[in-house]
Amino acid sequence: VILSKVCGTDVLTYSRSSEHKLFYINGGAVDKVSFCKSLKLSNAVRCFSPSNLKEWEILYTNDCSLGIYLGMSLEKPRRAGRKILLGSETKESKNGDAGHKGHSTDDNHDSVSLLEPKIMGIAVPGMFILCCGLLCPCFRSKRKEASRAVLEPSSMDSVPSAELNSASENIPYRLDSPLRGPGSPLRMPATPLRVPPSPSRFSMSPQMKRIGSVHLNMNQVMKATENFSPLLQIGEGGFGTVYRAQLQDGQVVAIKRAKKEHICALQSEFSSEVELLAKIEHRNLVKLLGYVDKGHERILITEHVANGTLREHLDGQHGRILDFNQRLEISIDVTHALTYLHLYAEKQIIHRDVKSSNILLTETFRAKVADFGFAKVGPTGPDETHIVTKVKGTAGYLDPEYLRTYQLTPKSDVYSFGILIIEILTGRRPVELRRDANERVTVRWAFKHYNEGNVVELLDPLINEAVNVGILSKMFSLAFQCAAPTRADRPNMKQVGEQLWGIRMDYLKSVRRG
Ligand SMILES: Nc1ncnc2c1ncn2[C@@H]1O[C@H](COP(=O)(O)OP(=O)(O)OP(=O)(O)O)[C@@H](O)[C@H]1O
Repeated sequence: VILSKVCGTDVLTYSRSSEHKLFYINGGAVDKVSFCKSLKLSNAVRCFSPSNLKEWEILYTNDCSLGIYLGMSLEKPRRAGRKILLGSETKESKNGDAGHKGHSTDDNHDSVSLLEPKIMGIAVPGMFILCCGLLCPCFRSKRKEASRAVLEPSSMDSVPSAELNSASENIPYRLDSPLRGPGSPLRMPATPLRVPPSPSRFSMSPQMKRIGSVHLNMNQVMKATENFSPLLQIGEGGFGTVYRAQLQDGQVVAIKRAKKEHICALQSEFSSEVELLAKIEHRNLVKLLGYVDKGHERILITEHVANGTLREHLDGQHGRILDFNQRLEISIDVTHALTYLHLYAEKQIIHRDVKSSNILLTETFRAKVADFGFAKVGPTGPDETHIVTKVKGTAGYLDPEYLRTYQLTPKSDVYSFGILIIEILTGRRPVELRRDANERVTVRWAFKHYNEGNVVELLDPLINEAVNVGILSKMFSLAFQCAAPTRADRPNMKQVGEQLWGIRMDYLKSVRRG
């Protein structure tokens, strides 16, 4: 094996045969220690690509005793905890990154104004965020709201890079209620085979003309939800309360009603969800059927997905535990949904909140990605690689590069997806504060075991079947590629899907072999 790569200012070359291992920097032979030092210093992870990752990985971990992941952004122990930051309504400014072309977007009116941009740049780390999370009644009272983070890019020009780095070192992780115990891709034309919405079955309200197949006015919504009866309530999220409702023709739908107190703050989340959902149609995405936007009411009517969230299933809340095959199929469904959003939708859409509680399952365990409140249209110009926008998402799933640079690309969803695969395989939330310190950040814990060759120990103990080690290793390897600290090192969603199909083939063969 000969590996050679330009990394930073050096050309690093490594040659391995059955007898010898040789190390070179810029053509000169060096000893292993110097080579490994250089590999680490040159931030070599940035040099990897999925095609050569495996070989470099062997070198990196076996010969240099470094961890691809641990050697990078997770090296310093982070203070885990519930850290939430809400943005102000200040417009975003252009990012001064000359190396990349991007455009700045306006996310104003997205969220409750708590912090001035300048203060934010200085106070991003730790305590202040923590205090906001604890003191602000909106956050204290609603578990779901505390999960999401928003950071502004508007202060970037005035913030020294060291502070930005320290912000990125303090990725605000969220601990969900610990129910488990301790614990630029080619743009493709829009799909020509869009299924037209079925004919309207309800009286049209003036606000409803443009969208969906279900048209209800407020009175009809009240009737369908029995005046928003708590008995019909099926969930509560950052946006509002979700009800299960049966319409006059028998169709069962989910009705999501924005919380009154947050209507202004959530207006853009509502509009974003309506505008984006209206344009998409895919079997692995929750379909928007209609909406009401009148007076103080913001209501979304979506298809009802009957079998709860993926997170609930991982927590064992639905009785039967998901087997490995179901977990693999769910992962593949999510890649299909995200590939569609990134590559095949009319405009490129970045979801920004890919996580297990936003994956809904059907009765046959097919997955549908829900919750487009944070979704954003991707770069539109042919030369644009990213957009510059507030950081939004859920702690633990947030792309560290986006967090640090405010540059959003579809690769941020890829990062979240990597974290999601680890969650699906291990059953653990991205952050589990009740565990021992070395197990709290799940990706870090998993990578350590993976490096040591202990993948079987990573498998969710609730899975009651033997899974082929090679297949598990491939799944974890893919997850770590997706969750690489730098977006250039992550595959795109289509490639991820292709890799998962390959893994599925291997899995099916291994099952047949017994
Ligand atoms: N279309 C749907 N069909 C069935 N249940 C749903 C549907 N949409 C939401 N739910 C249920 O309602 C809950 C709340 O959903 P919602 O999207 O508002 O919040 P969330 O994604 O859980 O949290 P957050 O908005 O803070 O990220 C979900 O966890 C799920 O149990």
